[in-house]
Amino acid sequence: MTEAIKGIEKETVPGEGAVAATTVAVARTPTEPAAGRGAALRVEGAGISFGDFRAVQGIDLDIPAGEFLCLLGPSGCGKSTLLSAMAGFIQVSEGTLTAGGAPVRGPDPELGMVFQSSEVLFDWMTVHQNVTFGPRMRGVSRVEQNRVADEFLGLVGLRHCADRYPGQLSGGMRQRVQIARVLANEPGVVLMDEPFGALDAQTRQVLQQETARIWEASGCTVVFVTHDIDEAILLADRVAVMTAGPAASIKSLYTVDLPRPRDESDPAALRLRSRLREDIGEEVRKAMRDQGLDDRLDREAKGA
Ligand SMILES: Nc1ncnc2c1ncn2[C@@H]1O[C@H](COP(=O)(O)OP(=O)(O)OP(=O)(O)O)[C@@H](O)[C@H]1O
Repeated sequence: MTEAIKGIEKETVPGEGAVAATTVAVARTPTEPAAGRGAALRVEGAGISFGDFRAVQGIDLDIPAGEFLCLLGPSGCGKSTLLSAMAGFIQVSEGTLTAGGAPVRGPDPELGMVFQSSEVLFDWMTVHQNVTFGPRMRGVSRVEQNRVADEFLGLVGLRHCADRYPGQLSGGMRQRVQIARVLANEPGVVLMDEPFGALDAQTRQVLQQETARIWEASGCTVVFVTHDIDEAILLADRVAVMTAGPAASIKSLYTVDLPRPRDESDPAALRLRSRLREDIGEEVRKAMRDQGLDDRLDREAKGA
């Protein structure tokens, strides 16, 4: 079923735990990666449990090669859990998860992960050594390592820092090194877990623009977890909104059909932002109700 809402198209899939898919119009066809490097990700009926606790369940996501998908949802709903499963760090307890048609069974250089903290960089290695770590482990020649460092440090604008150590860089520069280190493995899929969450607003804005440019240049598939609705609108081909946990699932899927680079003041972007706020707000309120927090906050507001 498709419901057209001036610039935004909402598609409702009936059935248990009905999933809503909403569409706003797109600039680049997500299935046409710039460099043809991306691998498709397919999640079907996936559930992930920790002991008796079911974090997510019934997750269905078909992410075409080269797509940029943002994952939004209330805090603690299971975004990082789902991303970790995509990275092969944890296994799905039910359903299937494939990358490039093959089941994800564990960590793989094809599946690159960028974490919120740049503490994952090797402090005792130079930027060049950090970025070429993966290729070095694969035994590629020194000439090839230098080519890789040159290409990916160039992509993140840090060629001039090749001989510095992470401790000598700003937080934003370290995040760029982390991104270059992941890209140096030439992964088909890049998974980003709130990569700019710890950065100041200006640095964050610069890195968002760089991420969009790097994604277009590399052609890889990106799954990007964020709390920031504007960040999602700026970057995504599609935005998936998760329900509140436990047993969280995909509530809605929005296809962002706005020209790149994105203009936040575009009326369609503003409409999408208010739809996303409404959608996520509903889940946050649900989570607060489940935790009994809304009553407590009401009482506190009334001075009880
Ligand atoms: N290793 C684990 N063992 C037990 N429970 C876990 C584990 N990892 C995550 N959880 C639980 O799974 C749920 C989802 O956590 P997750 O970190 O994926 O949420 P999130 O949406 O990424 O949260 P946030 O937005 O706050 O970062 C939470 O209830 C969390 O406590």
